[in-house]
Amino acid sequence: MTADIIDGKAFAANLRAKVAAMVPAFREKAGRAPGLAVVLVGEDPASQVYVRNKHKTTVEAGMESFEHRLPADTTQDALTALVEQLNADPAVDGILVQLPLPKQIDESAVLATIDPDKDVDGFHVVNVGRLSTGMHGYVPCTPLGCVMLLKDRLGDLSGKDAVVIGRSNIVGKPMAQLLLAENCTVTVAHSRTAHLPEVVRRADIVVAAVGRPEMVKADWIKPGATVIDVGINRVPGAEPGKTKLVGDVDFAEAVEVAGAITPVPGGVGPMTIAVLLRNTLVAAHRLADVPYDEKAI
Ligand SMILES: Nc1nc2c(c(=O)[nH]1)N[C@@H](CN(C=O)c1ccc(C(=O)N[C@@H](CCC(=O)O)C(=O)O)cc1)CN2
Ligand SMILES: [Mg+2]
Repeated sequence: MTADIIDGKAFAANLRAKVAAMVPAFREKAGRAPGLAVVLVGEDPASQVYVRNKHKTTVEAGMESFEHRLPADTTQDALTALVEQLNADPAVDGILVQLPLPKQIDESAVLATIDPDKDVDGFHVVNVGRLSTGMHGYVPCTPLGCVMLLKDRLGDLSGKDAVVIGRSNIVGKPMAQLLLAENCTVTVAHSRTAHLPEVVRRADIVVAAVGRPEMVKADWIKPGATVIDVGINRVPGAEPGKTKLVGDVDFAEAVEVAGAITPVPGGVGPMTIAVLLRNTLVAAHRLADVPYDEKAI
């Protein structure tokens, strides 16, 4: 058996096109474009690439992009002051502080400063609470993207056995909440889970978000299961001095057992920014009091 490859790159392109198609009607009604502010502190190379891509895709979708780049030695107070300024700016619907932050900054304190109604990353505790109690809020982009891919592949997820490997606030925990909301039976596994391969082998849906290169092996996977690989690990490549990206799943092995699988790159990764644009569009509608059909995207 060889798995179907879930093409997240194509799905994300389609999602961005749908967002872009809805922007003109919003502009017409609100008299302005949706606006996304992205804050980058420091010079982490991967973060610079992600922030550049966010700016490019935001503009391509017809939205306003406000990019703020701060030096690596920025103080907590300076960053908080910028977030407060963005909270008060009526042109800004979505605020995103790129993670990770330099070590002198208390990440949770900064995230707590973002207005929950502009928190398009869904990391504010108010949005975490809204998600876990089934209220409308903002859902973290990567897990929401994973659920979109799963529903596209499987349709109704009700009754499926899902195992999420990883318990981070950004992916593992919100992923588990979203799968619960879809009526899956959810197990959250992590680095201390006993008999991990056996636990994973029960799953119809495996979401790997543990940050360990190619950890999930073929014999961990139930034949025909749907495998969503959230890992983005840079490892030494075949040629000396070169690197390559791999996921948390050993793709070459798992593809022979799974029913469907996301590749790395080109699977979950591109969904993150596409969902960010979707969340920004939703935030703009809510803040400008323009009705939004939640089923639209
Ligand atoms: N405030 C936030 N910080 C971070 C988030 C986030 O959602 N909000 N997620 C990640 C980084 N990220 C976006 O910020 C992100 C990661 C990966 C990709 C992506 O398209 N990956 C590609 C491969 C890219 C490469 O070659 O390096 C893929 O998987 O195909 C987009 C966005 C952490 N920080
Ligand atoms: Mg973990």
